[in-house]
Amino acid sequence: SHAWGYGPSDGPDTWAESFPLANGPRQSPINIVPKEAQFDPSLKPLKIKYDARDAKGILNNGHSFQVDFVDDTDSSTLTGGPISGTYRLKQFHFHWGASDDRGSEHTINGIKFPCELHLVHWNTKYASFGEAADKPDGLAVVGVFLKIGAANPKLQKVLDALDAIKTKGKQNTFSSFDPKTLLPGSLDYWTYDGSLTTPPLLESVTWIVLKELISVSPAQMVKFRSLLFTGDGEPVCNMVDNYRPPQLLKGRQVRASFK
Ligand SMILES: CN[C@H]1CN(c2cccc(OC)c2)S(=O)(=O)c2sc(S(N)(=O)=O)cc21
Ligand SMILES: [Zn+2]
Repeated sequence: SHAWGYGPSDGPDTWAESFPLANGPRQSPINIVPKEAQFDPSLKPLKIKYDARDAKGILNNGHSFQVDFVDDTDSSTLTGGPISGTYRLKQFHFHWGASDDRGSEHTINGIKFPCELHLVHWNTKYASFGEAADKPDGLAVVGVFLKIGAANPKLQKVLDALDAIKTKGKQNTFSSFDPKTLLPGSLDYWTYDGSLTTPPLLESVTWIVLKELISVSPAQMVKFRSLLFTGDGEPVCNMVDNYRPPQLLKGRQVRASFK
């Protein structure tokens, strides 16, 4: 398999060697310039319905950590917004920096945030996540920026679970958690056609990036940075700066759901 990461020898600038899509026409993330986003009155409000009982487990995958959901029924779904049909929640994960001045993948007017949450959904017009993953309308990811401020109590249950999954490959059960509690009050969003921000960089993602931020405290950011990219017995490498920088827009339009 293709070993990729975020270091000098396997990081984003090297990905095109094994994943030619890296230079494709609809790569993510991007820099969002709100003044250049076009308000689209035909965009519907986002409809997000999650069931806390679908939370299944939490995994250190060596690139980030993810909370996985049971996705064999329509109990946790995303509808409305720029998408048609029903997309099921599969997992959520984060990207973050070694310090509070960086870490997000999308940027706003060139501003980086310390962390970015991604909620990954797949289109149920396809039989499974694996079927959907490489289709142009296969995935929809909701992105939420985290900004340094007061401690966010809604994050605490996730952060408290990290001690048990410090190293690559470790996983644990993670139950009864409703990720809707992580979302900001407003679901105003920007949307554009993009890709996975990690290999295999598939151009299958409708991105939905929320305008309103959620808070995270410096101490909570230290918890994210306590994870390791490396597995048990390997030389220690802190899981930090696991973000891809913004990619070329290549003529794409970013639409806004709000004025
Ligand atoms: C390692 N990270 C990815 C893993 N996945 C994936 C997707 C499709 C195919 C596949 O292997 C064939 C794996 S994933 O769908 O869970 C996502 S979503 C995502 S992001 N940052 O754009 O939101 C990155 C990844
Ligand atoms: Zn992501």
